[in-house]
Amino acid sequence: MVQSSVLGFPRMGVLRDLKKANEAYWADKISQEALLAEGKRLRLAHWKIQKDAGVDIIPSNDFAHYDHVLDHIQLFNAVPERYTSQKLSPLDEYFAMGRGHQKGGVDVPALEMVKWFDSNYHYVKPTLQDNQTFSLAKDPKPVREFLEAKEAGFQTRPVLVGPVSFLALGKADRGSSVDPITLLDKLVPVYVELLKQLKAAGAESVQIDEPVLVFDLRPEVKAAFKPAYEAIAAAGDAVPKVIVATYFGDIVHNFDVLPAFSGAAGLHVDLVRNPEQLEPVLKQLGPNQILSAGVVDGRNIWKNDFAKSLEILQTAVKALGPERVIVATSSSLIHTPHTLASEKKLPSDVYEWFSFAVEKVKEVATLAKAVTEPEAVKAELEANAAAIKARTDSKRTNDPAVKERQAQVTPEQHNRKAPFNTRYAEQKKHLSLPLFPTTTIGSFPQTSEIRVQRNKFTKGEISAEEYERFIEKEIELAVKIQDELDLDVYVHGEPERNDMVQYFGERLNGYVFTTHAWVQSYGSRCVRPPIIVGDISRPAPMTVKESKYAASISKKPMKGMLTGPVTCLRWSFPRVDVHQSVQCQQLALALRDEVVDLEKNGIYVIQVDEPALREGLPLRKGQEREAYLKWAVDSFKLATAGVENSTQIHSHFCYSEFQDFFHAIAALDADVLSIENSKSDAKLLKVFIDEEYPRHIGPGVYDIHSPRVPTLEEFKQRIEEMLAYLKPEQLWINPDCGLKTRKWDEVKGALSHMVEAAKYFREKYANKA
Ligand SMILES: CN1c2c(nc(N)[nH]c2=O)NC[C@@H]1CNc1ccc(C(=O)N[C@@H](CCC(=O)N[C@@H](CCC(=O)N[C@@H](CCC(=O)O)C(=O)O)C(=O)O)C(=O)O)cc1
Ligand SMILES: N[C@@H](CCS)C(=O)O
Ligand SMILES: [Zn+2]
Repeated sequence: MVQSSVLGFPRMGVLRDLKKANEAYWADKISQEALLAEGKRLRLAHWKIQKDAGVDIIPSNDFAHYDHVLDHIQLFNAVPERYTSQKLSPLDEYFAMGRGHQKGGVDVPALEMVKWFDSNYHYVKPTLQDNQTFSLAKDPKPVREFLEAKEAGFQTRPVLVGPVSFLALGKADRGSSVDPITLLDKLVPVYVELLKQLKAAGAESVQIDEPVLVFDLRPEVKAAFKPAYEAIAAAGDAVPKVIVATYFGDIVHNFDVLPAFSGAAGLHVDLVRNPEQLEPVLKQLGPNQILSAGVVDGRNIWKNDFAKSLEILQTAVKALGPERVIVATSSSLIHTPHTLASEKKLPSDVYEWFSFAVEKVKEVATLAKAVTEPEAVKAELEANAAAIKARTDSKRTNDPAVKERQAQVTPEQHNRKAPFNTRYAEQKKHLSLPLFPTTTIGSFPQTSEIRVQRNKFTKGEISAEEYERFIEKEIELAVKIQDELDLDVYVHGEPERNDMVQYFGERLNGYVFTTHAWVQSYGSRCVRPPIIVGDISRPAPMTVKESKYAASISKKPMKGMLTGPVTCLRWSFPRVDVHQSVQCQQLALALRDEVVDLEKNGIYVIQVDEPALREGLPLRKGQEREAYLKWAVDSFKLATAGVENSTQIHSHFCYSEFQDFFHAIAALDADVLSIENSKSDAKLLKVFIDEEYPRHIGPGVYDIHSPRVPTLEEFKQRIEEMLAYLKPEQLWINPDCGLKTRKWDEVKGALSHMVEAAKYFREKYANKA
């Protein structure tokens, strides 16, 4: 029989229950026991959903209170000494690594958090020492949760981050220079011990995730698979059967690694992203190995096209026989919302087009049956075919006016009127900014008061006028605080925005949006990606009213704030019937009109955020990357190039890994770039000198993900480090990203130190001049 399996289930619960419980615990509103009990309730509920749907192989240890990679840092006792020395409870130590800890006399920053492959999920980077050791944590979480499931009547397959991926996704701690992969010998015995304990607990098989196999790998990393998996195979029946899982790309270029898995029971591959890898993968499998065929998309919300999936599955079954094929989600479902059933406001025609996690779980089970017994699921197959046909035939997707405008785009529309030096001279006159200008990235605290008022407005409990007045008052507050802090370029604070992408999605034609479709972004933070269902256009200005009001009450330049086309695309659920470059250009044209309207209304500094530009980069180097960068950069330029020379275009990226596509960042031709830098080595900025980057840069001087307020000295030290790589006249002083997740007292504390540090350097360099 063909079996069905799920690689991981969303953790948050129907109503973001985990977010609420975590945040209540952090605010000292519930006890540790209550939080752990809520975690258990969610795990049991999620296992039940999968069992009830008829899924054969249900994951455990996919749940995490903050992040699953962080779980493994604690599992392998790879916790840096600065946390262990605080003698916190294991749960508080865990959260301290995830989000920093500044209470009860303990003051320790968070570990670095970065994007999980090309998704909008963030993981905590294993941070390793020169003298790193590993050992298995007491009462290991995967064993504990396996037993918890077993006691409740669920036989599960534990999910682990593989030893090679764990190390390859890690980094040396500041002050250490170890190449994490050289620590493999020390990690593998701990791994084997963990697998033995799982087997003893009753686990028949484990899913070991080695997603780094989709990357171009360094020879050292490639070579690590053999010893790691041979050691696991050598443990024989003392360990569970191993399914090695890869996702988000193809692994054909790493086939030379596959002999390392000859002792494994099977291999999982992503056949949504790369269906063409099926044939070559089938040829690589050993005589008894299983193929776990990822055909149900873990990254998008479109209903599975059963006919297409069945074609893939039949090919696999023909080659291997039904016993050696598992129907699976392409990746963990943490990238999809919990259930479509919560959506009461979607137009009825489009409702039928979607599947969220709960529905995808059913799709996996149905497909597994359909491969060998189509008659048993005849009704489901027919309903699916009808839904797919309705989607294909829909008129919603096609807007001739949008297509007409796209056909008329010219190369000249992508370029500013003059090169940077000419523009900058005009901007300098126009904006009269000091050396080391200070600014913020856009958002200020989204207080519960703001969320409550927005919720009341959405429900019709307050009028549009009342809500507008409330937003104006929030903008007034933001301006007043910036006056007090003495910042140089102001922002209006984005109080009217629920989210930087959802807000635009709600104002553009071609989108639909949801009420409950939350997806975890990091820790307790979730996003509700809008869904692109058709051609995109802008029916009316989207941000002009708020920016214009903010500028009218501000004595300093007010930055207009937009989300760029690539980010709007990447952080939405995109269409799958039209190439992403086409959708991105439609977004760019809509945003171009907004940029020009802002300028017409007296906004002369405009930031167009593109934090998702890096994340969209194809995971492997080569032609695909270049093609992506071409349309992504062109879209940004098309969106921003309609303004006069004297208008200053900013862009923002909250990541520090730009070395490998620096030419694209430079090609954006933004006058000022703000980037994330506070948690990485300032020497990453060297690329700006090496490449003789002429424009202005604001490397973030503090980590906004943590509630911790850095000291003045920390700011000065960070700026000093940056000045080793950037010219003083190029350097802007700003945080890593927006401040929406912070509280006002944290923001005021941190920004007052930031401004004081900027003034210190301003004075120092003025004296030098
Ligand atoms: C910059 N980042 C972003 C990413 N992706 C995005 N789409 N947006 C981003 O900003 N990716 C990379 C990073 C990740 N960072 C963050 C930072 C912060 C959040 C965050 O704070 N998310 C919020 C939810 C935001 C939101 O949409 N809020 C809505 C709904 C608010 C709500 O919860 N309403 C309640 C009722 C109201 C009440 O009574 O309180 C409800 O619906 O139940 C809004 O403000 O209107 C979060 O809370 O997680 C995400 C990613
Ligand atoms: N302007 C946005 C950018 C986040 S990446 C903000 O400040 O929240
Ligand atoms: Zn950001």
